[in-house]
Amino acid sequence: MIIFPNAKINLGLHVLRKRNDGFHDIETCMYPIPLKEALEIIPSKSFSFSHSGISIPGDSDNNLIVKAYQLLAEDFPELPTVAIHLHKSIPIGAGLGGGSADAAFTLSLLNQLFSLGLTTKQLENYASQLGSDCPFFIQNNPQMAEGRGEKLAPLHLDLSGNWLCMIHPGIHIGTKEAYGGIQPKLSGKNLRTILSDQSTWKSQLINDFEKGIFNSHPEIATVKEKLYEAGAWYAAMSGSGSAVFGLFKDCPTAMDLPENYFVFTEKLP
Ligand SMILES: C[C@](O)(CO)[C@H](O)COP(=O)(O)OP(=O)(O)OC[C@H]1O[C@@H](n2ccc(N)nc2=O)[C@H](O)[C@@H]1O
Ligand SMILES: Nc1ncnc2c1ncn2[C@@H]1O[C@H](COP(=O)(O)OP(=O)(O)OP(=O)(O)O)[C@@H](O)[C@H]1O
Repeated sequence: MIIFPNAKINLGLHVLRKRNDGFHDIETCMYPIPLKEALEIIPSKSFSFSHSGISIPGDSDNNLIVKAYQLLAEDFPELPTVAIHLHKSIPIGAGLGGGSADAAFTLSLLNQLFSLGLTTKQLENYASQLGSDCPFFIQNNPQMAEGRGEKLAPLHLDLSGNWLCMIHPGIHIGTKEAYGGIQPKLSGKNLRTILSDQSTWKSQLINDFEKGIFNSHPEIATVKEKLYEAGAWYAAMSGSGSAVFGLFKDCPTAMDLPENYFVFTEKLP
């Protein structure tokens, strides 16, 4: 069976405090976007994992998809062996959660294919062992995320009909390094309150990673400026970067960008 793991964007991201376990408590809204890759899982005589498309750094044994399979195999010894293929299309080190989506979709598909009977809550618990962003992709609808990102709460936020323009300037930013460069601070205004009034987003909806990352990589700040110049009513960096997105009422006009930049433009469903 083939499924299509999608990316996410963060709408506001407050890094509140550093914890004793090395992670940070955050507050963010995660919103699914229709930038997708393809993941196929079929029963097979032996386990295999292959991938094509954008190249993935690191060993296949460390791929979150393989880890997701192994995590379930530990608790379900009778889990059949499978052949898995990923066609990677979501930029890596971009703050778009592609690897996390792959892991969560693998858990959900194995649960479905082999009737493991896992509930949404149980799948989210497995996902949280694979990464802080992973649980979000089990339900994969707009949600508030707290704790290290795994504590989820529903959020009524509908951006359908808006145009999304997502630009990745090709700079790989590691999540761990991005958190290492941030000075946590308690946020002033409640994120839910800000999100409830879109006319305040441009002045108040802030991603705490932007300041430091824009300082070290001014070209990422330039992308955000270009999105506003092109008519975005809101633009921001996603997660720990380096992807930047803009939201538009109408289809945005072409922007003057370096040729190697990855651009994804689509009307939100
Ligand atoms: C920036 C975001 O994408 C916002 O949604 C996420 O917080 C990142 O989540 P993620 O990629 O799933 O991150 P993980 O794989 O869990 O953690 C990678 C590393 O990032 C740091 N990390 C991650 C999440 C968090 N709340 N605090 C952290 O300090 C830790 O050093 C951790 O070792
Ligand atoms: N299926 C996968 N797709 C992409 N990267 C993966 C995958 N499995 C493991 N990884 C590892 O995760 C690293 C990318 O994670 P990183 O946090 O830097 O970027 P990201 O694209 O913002 O993803 P996320 O938001 O999911 O953390 C890669 O260097 C790669 O080694």
